[in-house]
Amino acid sequence: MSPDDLLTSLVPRLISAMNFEEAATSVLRAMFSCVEAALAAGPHAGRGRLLSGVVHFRPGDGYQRLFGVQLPGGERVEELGYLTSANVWRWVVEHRCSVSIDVQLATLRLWLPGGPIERRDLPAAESPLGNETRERMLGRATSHVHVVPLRSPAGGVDGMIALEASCKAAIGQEFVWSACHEALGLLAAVAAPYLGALPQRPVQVVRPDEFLPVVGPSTAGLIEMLRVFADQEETVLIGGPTGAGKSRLARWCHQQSRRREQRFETLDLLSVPEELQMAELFGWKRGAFTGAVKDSAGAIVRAGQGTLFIDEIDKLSLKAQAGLLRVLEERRFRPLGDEHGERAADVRFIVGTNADLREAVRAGRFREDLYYRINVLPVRLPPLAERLDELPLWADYMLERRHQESGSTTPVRLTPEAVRHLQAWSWPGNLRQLDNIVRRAYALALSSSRSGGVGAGGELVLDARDVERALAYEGGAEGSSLIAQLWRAANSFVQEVERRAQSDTPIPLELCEAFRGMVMGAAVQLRGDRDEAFVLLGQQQLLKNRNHHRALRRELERVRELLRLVGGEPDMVLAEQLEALAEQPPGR
Ligand SMILES: Nc1ncnc2c1ncn2[C@@H]1O[C@H](COP(=O)(O)OP(=O)(O)OP(=O)(O)O)[C@@H](O)[C@H]1O
Repeated sequence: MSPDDLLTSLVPRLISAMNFEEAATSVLRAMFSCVEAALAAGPHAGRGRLLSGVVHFRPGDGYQRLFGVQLPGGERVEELGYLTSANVWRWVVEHRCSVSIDVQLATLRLWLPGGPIERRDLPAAESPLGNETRERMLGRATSHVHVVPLRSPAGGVDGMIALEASCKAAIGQEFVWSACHEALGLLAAVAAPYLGALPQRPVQVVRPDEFLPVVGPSTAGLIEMLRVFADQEETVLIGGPTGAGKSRLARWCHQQSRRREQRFETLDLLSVPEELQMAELFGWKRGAFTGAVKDSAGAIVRAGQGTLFIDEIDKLSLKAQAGLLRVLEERRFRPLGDEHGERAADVRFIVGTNADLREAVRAGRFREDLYYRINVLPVRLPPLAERLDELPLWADYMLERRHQESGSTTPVRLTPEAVRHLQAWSWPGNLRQLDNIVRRAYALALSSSRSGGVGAGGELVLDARDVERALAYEGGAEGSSLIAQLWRAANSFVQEVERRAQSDTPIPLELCEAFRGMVMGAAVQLRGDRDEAFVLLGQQQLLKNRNHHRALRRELERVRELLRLVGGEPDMVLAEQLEALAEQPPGR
């Protein structure tokens, strides 16, 4: 089939594709036909064959889809043992062109618009394949790889399609790519918008286990992909906000990998001062620095042949970045103060961050070469607010776990209303915050004097009120709706009223109006001018009558009264601010 015929038959398939996988299969099949035609007509006819094709879709900073087809047979590859072309990403992104690799010689050809450029004798840092990658490719007889970019509508690169072929006779030659690279580029260009727009095929959900107790519909695809990544030797980069579960996911990856019998070690850079990072990573010899009274193994040695999870990788100092880069490239390191003790590192790395590493590279805080070395298999764990479908499962799991910790064997549950309350929250602290809230609601339910806490058969039931009270303790919940924040403030107030009523120091209802005074005070502070604050709050009438300063004073008096009743140390600051506001001359 000519390239034109291939395109003509590909387009209707792309149009009718229901999901990413269908579109990916169609474009890969078209590409296979294209390469096979070039192979049949070329000098390597009968000596070379195509092995596989993989579509990598990784817009921004994380993989979103991945799909492979293996030949012969053309079935979906369940165990993608050959994800290795991910290393070529850097070349494709930087040069925005197709790239061919001679695996045996580790040389590379860039198909630039002005004509191809050969790159030979590349230093290790620039090699398109890591050593392990190359070994594994050779292990499955891959001699040549061709990678085509998937361009985004904005002109960037959203992904790539990698084709692997085997032809020993062509080692050191350009194989068949010169005959078909243009047609392959055209097929990729036509397919790219479909691949970017189509949803993922519903995935066979990974079964939850003790390391990953919840896998809901919104993360099933990500987890499925991570299961594939887990079994690679390449570095996995787990991005995502704090408390989303990155460390736990790293442990799960380790459990899925062939290193599962070995150790899993964590190095959290947030808790290591910059000057000690090298020592913590590589270990030290006695006398290497002041205070090094005996030899000590670093995290790499402790992890042995297992997995080392480095959390908050963005906090790594530039000096330690250079050391880590060397370990990743050469698999060798030297403990501090040990001039002759170079050691081999056989550890698998997983790194975590909640920072934008590309931004850190741009700002010069993170080495670009290290970024590409650790960005081979990136995934982004979404915040809890983006996977609320999972929230009920997580809440049940966390509640059950808390209940078991207390040694109870009776049933425990959240009412549907309580779950709805949890789902209405914004969860800036993600799973960590959910765990805290569930624990707090559990404690409140237990200590509650209401008879509703423990139901028939000794069942402990957490209802909406327990959840509400637990949530009310969360101060400054940035991101949650205004109404939710006001509601929590009201809850805190009522709880305080309740507490004081018991100790015979009640708060009368009028003092609720102190809130009005606080709003006015805040507005005056924001605008820096009393008149403007009144306009802002729609009180022009008071302003016209020139008695707004009296109104403000009256409101502030209520706040002061409340402060006198409940005030503590921090409230003194507020008291002083109010004093200053009240003394502000009218009209200013
Ligand atoms: N797989 C899990 N099983 C049980 N609890 C979990 C799991 N994942 C997350 N959690 C809960 O969320 C909390 C935070 O998880 P984790 O430490 O993995 O998040 P993180 O994204 O690494 O956070 P940070 O970026 O702050 O280090 C845990 O302490 C636990 O309460």
